[in-house]
Amino acid sequence: MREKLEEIRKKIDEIDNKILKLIAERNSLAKDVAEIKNQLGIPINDPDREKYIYDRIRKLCKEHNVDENIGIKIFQILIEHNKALQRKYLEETQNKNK
Ligand SMILES: C=C(O[C@@H]1C=C(C(=O)O)C=C[C@H]1O)C(=O)O
Repeated sequence: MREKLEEIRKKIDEIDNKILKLIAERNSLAKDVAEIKNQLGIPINDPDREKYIYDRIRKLCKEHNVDENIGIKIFQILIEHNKALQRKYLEETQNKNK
């Protein structure tokens, strides 16, 4: 029985690896988004886009039988972090240009 637990934990670890890689990939796009927004002169925060994402996440949670509250909380963290990364990138870029 202990062996079965270890086998399941190994599967969880493998899934966690994939999740982290996807988070890293998602975060890596913040720089590109920030650059384009800076060139367009538009704000980092885009409530309409966020509403679209949250509506989509709610739908995906239903489709995949995932608690919507969990799904939304996870994407709130990802989105807020992405905006922080954009702000950080823009600040660093502006400091370099001074
Ligand atoms: C990445 C963007 O910037 C912000 C971050 C978002 C995200 O992490 O998905 C979505 C909307 C914006 O508030 C974007 O505008 O697409």
